[in-house]
This record gives sequence, C-alpha cells and structure tokens, in this order.
Amino acid sequence: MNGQGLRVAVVVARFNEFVTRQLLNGALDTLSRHGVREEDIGVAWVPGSFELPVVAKTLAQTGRYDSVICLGAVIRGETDHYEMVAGQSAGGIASVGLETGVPTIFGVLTAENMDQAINRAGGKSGNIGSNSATAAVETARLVQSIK
Ligand SMILES: O=c1[nH]c(NC[C@H](O)[C@H](O)[C@H](O)CO)c([N+](=O)[O-])c(=O)[nH]1
Repeated sequence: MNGQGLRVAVVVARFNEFVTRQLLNGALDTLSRHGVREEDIGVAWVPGSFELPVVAKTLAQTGRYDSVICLGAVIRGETDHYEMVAGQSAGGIASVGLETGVPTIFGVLTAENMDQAINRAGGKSGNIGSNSATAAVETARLVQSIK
C-alpha cells in the first residue's frame, strides 16, 4: 500500500508509557515503511486511554488528517476501573470515526497483565501499534477511493 501523501495523526496515552512508547515506535516505523512522510505525521500525548477519543475527535475535525490512530495500554488492576477505561475508550474511538468520517483506528491494547501487554507491544505476539498503522493506511486509501 502506498502511504505517500497521506497525513496521519497518532494520539498516544502516557499511562503505562513503558508499553505505549513501544506501540508508538511500531506505528511510526510501519507508517514510514508504507511511505508516509515524517512531516505528514502528527503525534499527541494524552494522560490515559480515557482521553484518547476527545483528542482524536479534535484532530479529525481539523480536516488536516486522512486518518487518526489511537494508541493505549489498559492493563487489568485490582479494581474494575480497567473495564470502564477500556470500554469507554473503545466506544469513544469508534464514535469519532463514525461522527467525523475520518478513519479512526483502535490501537488500545487490553491485557490481563504486563507480560501480555509487552508481548503485544513488540514481543512475540507482534505490535498492535504496527498493525494499527497498516489499518490506518489501508482504510484511509479505501475511504479516498470511495469519495
Ligand atoms: O490508559 C490507561 N489509563 C488508565 N487509567 C487512566 C484513565 O485513562 C484516565 O486518564 C483517568 O481516569 C483520568 O481521566 C488505566 N487504568 O487506570 O487501569 C490503564 O490501564 N490504562
């Protein structure tokens, strides 16, 4: 897929930064491999995954981006906070894409523990950030071809 000329925003949560920084690295590396120019990529950090949707929507509404990638890591703790954050983050991110028409990619890793998270952030199970970048390029090009 040729990503040349695509403008992509990446919103990344700082919570569990040890993991989310690896997701970001995977996404940026894959965007580059698809030909997306560095100057066409915007990165915004938010406190946690719960804040991903509002910043993603703001970026999508600027009209400056062909796709918005949301990256986070929600890891189960002792409380049910995990369910709330994961659920609201997923629902909010889906709404951004539907409300704005800008492909908004769900790259929020949900894991039972840190080992699972690390395995999906560049470990033996791949990198959710990289997968999200590929989805962003493909979906942006598809939406462009339909319009
Ligand atoms: O991105 C995450 N945010 C988390 N909480 C913070 C949340 O996203 C908001 O930043 C916070 O609630 C303030 O709105 C997490 N947990 O609490 O478990 C988590 O695992 N991952």
